[in-house]
Amino acid sequence: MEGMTTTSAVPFVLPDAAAYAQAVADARRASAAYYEGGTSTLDDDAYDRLVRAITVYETEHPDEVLADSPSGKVAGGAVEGDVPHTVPMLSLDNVFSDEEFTTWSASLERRIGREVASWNVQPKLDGLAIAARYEGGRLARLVTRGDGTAGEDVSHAAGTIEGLPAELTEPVTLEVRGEVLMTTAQFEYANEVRTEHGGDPFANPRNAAAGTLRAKDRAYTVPMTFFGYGLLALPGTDEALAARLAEEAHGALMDRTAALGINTPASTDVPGVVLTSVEQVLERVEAIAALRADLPFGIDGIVVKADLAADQATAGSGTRAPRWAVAFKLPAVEKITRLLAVEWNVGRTGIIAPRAVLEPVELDGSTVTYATLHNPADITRRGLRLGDQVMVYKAGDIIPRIEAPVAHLRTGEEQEIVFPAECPQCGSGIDTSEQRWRCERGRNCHVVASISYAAGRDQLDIEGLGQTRVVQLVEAGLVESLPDLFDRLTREQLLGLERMGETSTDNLMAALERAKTQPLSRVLCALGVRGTGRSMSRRIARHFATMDNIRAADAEAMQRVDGIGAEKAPVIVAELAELAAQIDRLAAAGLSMTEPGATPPPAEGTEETDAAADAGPLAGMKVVVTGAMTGPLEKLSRNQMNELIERAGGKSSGSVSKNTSLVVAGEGAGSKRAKAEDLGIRLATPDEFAEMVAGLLD
Ligand SMILES: NC(=O)c1ccc[n+]([C@@H]2O[C@H](COP(=O)([O-])OP(=O)(O)OC[C@H]3O[C@@H](n4cnc5c(N)ncnc54)[C@H](O)[C@@H]3O)[C@@H](O)[C@H]2O)c1
Ligand SMILES: [Zn+2]
Repeated sequence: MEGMTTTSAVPFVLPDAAAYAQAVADARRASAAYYEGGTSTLDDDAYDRLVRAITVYETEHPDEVLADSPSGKVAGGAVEGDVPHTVPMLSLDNVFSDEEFTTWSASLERRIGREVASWNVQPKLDGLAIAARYEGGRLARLVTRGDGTAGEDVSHAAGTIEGLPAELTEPVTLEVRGEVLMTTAQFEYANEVRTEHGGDPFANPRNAAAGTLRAKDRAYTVPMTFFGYGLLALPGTDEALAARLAEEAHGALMDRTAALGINTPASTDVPGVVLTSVEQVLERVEAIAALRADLPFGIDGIVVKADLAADQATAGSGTRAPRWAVAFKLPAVEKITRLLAVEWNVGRTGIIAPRAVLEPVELDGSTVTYATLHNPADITRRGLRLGDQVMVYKAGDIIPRIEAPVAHLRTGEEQEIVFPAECPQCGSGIDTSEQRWRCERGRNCHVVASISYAAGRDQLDIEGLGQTRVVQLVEAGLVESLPDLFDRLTREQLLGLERMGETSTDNLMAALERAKTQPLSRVLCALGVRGTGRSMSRRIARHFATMDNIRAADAEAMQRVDGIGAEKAPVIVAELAELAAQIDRLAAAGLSMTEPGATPPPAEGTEETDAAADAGPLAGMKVVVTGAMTGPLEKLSRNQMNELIERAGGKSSGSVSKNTSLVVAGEGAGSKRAKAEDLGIRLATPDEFAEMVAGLLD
């Protein structure tokens, strides 16, 4: 268990024997739940930290080790069984880094007294181990791993596991070992069926597989999937075959398994491969890790095995794990956190999409605060409530998603999630006839919202043009876009509207007239250019001084504006080009296209002297932020951090490379921090960074 030391961010220490005993009891309870019914109260990361603390305590107090301690045991010693295994079904030791793997492989080679001739590298499937016994080619018995020496009979599940046929392609007697799991699609289906039958949803696919495998006499069946990774003889196995199974390399056994009609990783994008050097193994590990987020099933690592039977035999096995194989663990992509709120956002076409607001949680190198919820039916299907502890999944660049609530962690304080009764953007009715809800105004919803925004206090500040009035104008077909207010809408039209008398009409006409005197920064802001808000609009207007200059700017020129980086600049330029017709009309209608007091930047060709972009404490630096920000930066979102970097003259970036100048690593920083250390890139804590940019923090 030495390897466990590197993944977990926050280690904890057990102060005394009572705390140790409590930890052992907690781990045992979690473990039993984890393997048996899928109702553990801990996510894997939390469980691993607990076991690590237990191990540390036991190393320091060897005479206090409790008999039911999970350390050194298959399944933490928490499960049992009554069907003996012919050969023990073991767990795997872990490594967490290239260095640890290299050390491990060297120690294996020392142990066997020769180089490992070839390695077999496979995905570590995130389900549970099962042994399938075939007699004369027919599936006779299914047994769980149990405590490693004996498992539980789960033959009732035969027929619900894809990839594990009732009959093999040959009438042989042997045992196939492998992983039973639920693919993402099977998991979704399982929870749908389960909640329909009044059950609580499973928190994640692994729990779902564990719970489903053991369940008997359910009113419904949900399919699972099997992947084989081992083939061995049984007492009744033909002698010649038994001899071959004992001699064949792992790769050959895998081919044989597939040829018998059993599903193996060979059917996936991450098939097992045989490689000859440690370098190749590490490359393959990285390649599989990179595919993780796109796989239709969960993996929690990569298993590396000595391929040759002779190497395996010489290495032998310990009580918990074989010595000839190891699990290269990948960072946790699932954690339990709290669902704080659900936001309803309206897209450009009027689609109303719910989004989960989460208590921030560090996952796969980034802080997750939002997760997709797709549509209201999705919320119902998952049985979510506000305040629920939820299992959140995030890997690579995918949008984080909620797997399901951890239902047995409910306190009773959870609240029903309230679905909006009217469009949260324009207040109109909602069309709920499809799975995806949509504002009855469709695309017009966006018109209402964008015109209301333009009329707002911080933009054109048009008194008397609140949301209700805008809805009225849009519904009457009088206004379709912002310029219509200024060059199309007439006094007569206004007078013709309900609840519009002479006075309010005149007041609104006067307010529209006043709006024309608002400075360029307000006009720009009113246009609602994506990626710009009030302060950015002000900065752009100040920098360029006139609308003509702004429109003439290409992405490079746009980047000279304080706070606009390489990512944002082209978006703004493209948006402005899209708005060209509207801007022309606004200018023609007499809206102000200059910023009072601003001087335009020097003409093209003259020496670039934009002080703001060239100077600044981070001038010329490429900065990456990872982990949780604390101290003065605590309230800043990742986006605000990036804006801060750009304001300080630097460039923000999402990934660490040799071109990175600085990595700001907060608490829980994971792979990015490690990479920075590898590459020898300068690191700063959030506090150190706050000091560097102190002048720019308000
Ligand atoms: N959340 C909890 O409460 C809780 C409780 C107990 C354990 N756990 C988690 O379970 C893990 C330990 O579980 P474990 O003892 O089952 O070991 P493990 O999952 O770390 O590794 C051993 C298992 O890997 C599986 N495996 C997948 N693909 C394989 C392949 N290609 N070749 C060989 N084996 C493959 C087998 O089932 C094997 O038994 C820990 O990471 C821990 O976080 C969590
Ligand atoms: Zn709407």
